[in-house]
Amino acid sequence: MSDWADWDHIVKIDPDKTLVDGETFEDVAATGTDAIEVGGTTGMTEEKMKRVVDACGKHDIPVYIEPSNPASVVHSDRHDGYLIPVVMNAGDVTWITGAHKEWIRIDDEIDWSRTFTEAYIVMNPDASVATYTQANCDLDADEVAAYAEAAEHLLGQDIVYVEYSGMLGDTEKVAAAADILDDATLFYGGGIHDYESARTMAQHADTIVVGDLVHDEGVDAVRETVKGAQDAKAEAPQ
Ligand SMILES: CC(C)=CCC/C(C)=C/CC/C(C)=C/CC/C(C)=C/COP(=O)(O)OP(=O)(O)O
Ligand SMILES: O=P(O)(O)OC[C@@H](O)CO
Ligand SMILES: [Mg+2]
Repeated sequence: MSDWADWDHIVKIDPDKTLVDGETFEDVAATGTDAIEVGGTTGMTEEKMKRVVDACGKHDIPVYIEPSNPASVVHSDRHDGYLIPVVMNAGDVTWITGAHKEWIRIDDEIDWSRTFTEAYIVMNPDASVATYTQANCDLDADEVAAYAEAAEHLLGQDIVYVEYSGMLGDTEKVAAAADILDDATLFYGGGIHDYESARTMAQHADTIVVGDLVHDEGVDAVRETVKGAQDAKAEAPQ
């Protein structure tokens, strides 16, 4: 079974951002979250990635890197694996297969046994990731569901990621993706900032991803979102 099948909650650390004053990666690992993903769109370098992976990898929690370009991939025994995005609704094929081809061409240390893909559906047109990938975010619930179905059944993706980075998403669209998936795991990320928003999104998605909150508000706020996710699962086991 894949690691993520058991995850209710992920903290995503952006190596280009700092933690709240006085907080450490050990505190982040102790929030009760199930895993740490390390990735961001803007300002990513191998050096920043390595610094965060080294710091997070010391704690007893799965750590996966999520590179936004081939140059930010780091190899180390400190992390558990690599989650490589493929953007279903990208306007530029670079973000579907192009960057992947280049990465494979230039990197001779790829460990396929620890490398997996995430099929992103990018939904917030104002997020850097939308600009970066030239995503068409103007999608209704039917289209989101169809992208999710294509990801699972045509492209064989194990993870579908509805990405509202920076804003809380439309639950109807998240639910549409959830309903259509058979075995793939649904990640939801974007705008989760408290117990209630976490619980609501976790009622639809298998796993919620909390990003900016850890940088802006800190670990106490993150702990509330962990509770929200766990309560949603306890109410309606999936
Ligand atoms: C082939 C390799 C190794 C890399 C390419 C991987 C791809 C397709 C990247 C596309 C962009 C993407 C989906 C990045 C994942 C990380 C992510 C979505 C971060 C959140 O981005 P924002 O919140 O918009 O950005 P900032 O917080 O940096 O402003
Ligand atoms: O930063 P937020 O809005 O929590 O989004 C989380 C994650 O989906 C970003 O890739
Ligand atoms: Mg962000």
